[in-house]
Amino acid sequence: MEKEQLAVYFIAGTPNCLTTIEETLQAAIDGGIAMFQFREKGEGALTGERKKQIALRLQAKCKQAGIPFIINDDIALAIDIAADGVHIGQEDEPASVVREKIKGGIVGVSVHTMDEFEKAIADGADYVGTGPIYVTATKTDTRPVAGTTLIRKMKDKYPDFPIVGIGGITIENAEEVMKAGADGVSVITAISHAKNPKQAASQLKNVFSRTQ
Ligand SMILES: Cc1ncc(COP(=O)(O)OP(=O)(O)O)c(N)n1
Ligand SMILES: Cc1ncsc1CCOP(=O)(O)O
Ligand SMILES: [Mg+2]
Repeated sequence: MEKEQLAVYFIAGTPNCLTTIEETLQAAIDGGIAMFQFREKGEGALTGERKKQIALRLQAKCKQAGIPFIINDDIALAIDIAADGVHIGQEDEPASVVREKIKGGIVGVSVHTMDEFEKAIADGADYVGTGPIYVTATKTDTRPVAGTTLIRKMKDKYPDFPIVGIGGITIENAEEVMKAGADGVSVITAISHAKNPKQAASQLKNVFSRTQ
């Protein structure tokens, strides 16, 4: 994968969206997101066949837009529908095992320490996501708010390894995350709850462009 694909990395599931997830994703694509993660979690989340059917529709939109379609946690679904990749955390299947299963696809891993970061690289991760950088209401079972210190440390030691920040990132604070060395920002609420999701995606893209 290219680092540029992390610039504005939108994540959503049906429970996060104010209108339909298809409409929200289309607006985000029109605004310029470079990657999408289907994260179907939380109250009212779809499972089984209904989850798969939505995944297929979102995958088709991403394909048409030429952006990677990543699935959160559900490795079996990712393999079933030939998604472009998966994102896993420290509590999910081990990255080394997922790397084998996903073959040439994208594997993203959540990390919270330098040790987890170096292990993710050794296990064959293509990028890491780190956070929560700021306070978030979207995920309750997170590690403590971390700020941008770890991003700086990771970039100092591995300047070329793709890193994205996540958690509580907004149009207002995205610049701080980019300036710390992140290759992009990963957001749920900043786009999915925006009055105008297309504009929100476009503004995040502008923050990325002006910090390069
Ligand atoms: C890009 C990105 N970074 C981090 C996460 C969080 O993954 P995880 O810790 O496994 O938590 P869940 O998202 O599965 O609740 C992510 N999804 N994406
Ligand atoms: C999935 C995840 N992992 C760490 S924080 C978070 C939630 C990010 O959502 P938001 O952008 O709404 O804060
Ligand atoms: Mg996970």
